[in-house]
Amino acid sequence: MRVDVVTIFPAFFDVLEVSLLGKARGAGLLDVRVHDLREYTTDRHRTVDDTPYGGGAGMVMKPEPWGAALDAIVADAASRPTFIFPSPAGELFTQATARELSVAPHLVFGCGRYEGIDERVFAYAATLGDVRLMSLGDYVLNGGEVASMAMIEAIGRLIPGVVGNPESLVEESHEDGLLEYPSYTKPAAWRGYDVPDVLLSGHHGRVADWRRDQRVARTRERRPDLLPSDPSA
Ligand SMILES: Oc1ccccc1-c1ccno1
Repeated sequence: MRVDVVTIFPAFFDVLEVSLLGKARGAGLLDVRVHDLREYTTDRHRTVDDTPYGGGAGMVMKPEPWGAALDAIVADAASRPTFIFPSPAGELFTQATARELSVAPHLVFGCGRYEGIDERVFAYAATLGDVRLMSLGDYVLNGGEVASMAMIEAIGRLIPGVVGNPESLVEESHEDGLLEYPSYTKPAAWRGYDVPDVLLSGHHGRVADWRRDQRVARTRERRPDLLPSDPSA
């Protein structure tokens, strides 16, 4: 998978050189290219924003640099990309979205700042590929970089070969609509807290049943919205 990121803070994505995704890049599973939007400006001040038509507070990101950046990206693209613009006004990004996008050959993340990107950029991008405005949840960030990083990780880790043991992707929170079960490791007793006996029993069937029960109980307690409204469903 090729991933392009357009941002005014390219250094923010240096962290993608390390950890799991850094190894994935080294293994050729993930080709991440970060672009500084200011490299696509033409004035001496490298201006990327201006005042909003119709008035209002804040600044809007100018369309020209974005147009030039998207053109440069698609110019050497092997396939039509999917453009992802993090936005509080976007569709909700979920594990299902991550799985859907993990098979895309080319993703382009456009990181907005200020009051957002001129709306015409999304219309232009739609002539170059699919466009998805994506929200991580109902809260406000200062820009799209944090959201893009989270989505790149959520998507990247699902690419075959990125996570060493694919089994570790099973029974994770949200993979099948339930939260994951609690985990324990040595020592069996720690500061008066003991590991549940069933996990020390060596009885795999009982452990599986206990873990399933824990997942349902946790989901019911913390995220009842994830459970089917009709229990008979
Ligand atoms: O609040 C934002 C500002 C810019 C880009 C994205 C966001 C956002 C908020 C929640 N998910 O994404």
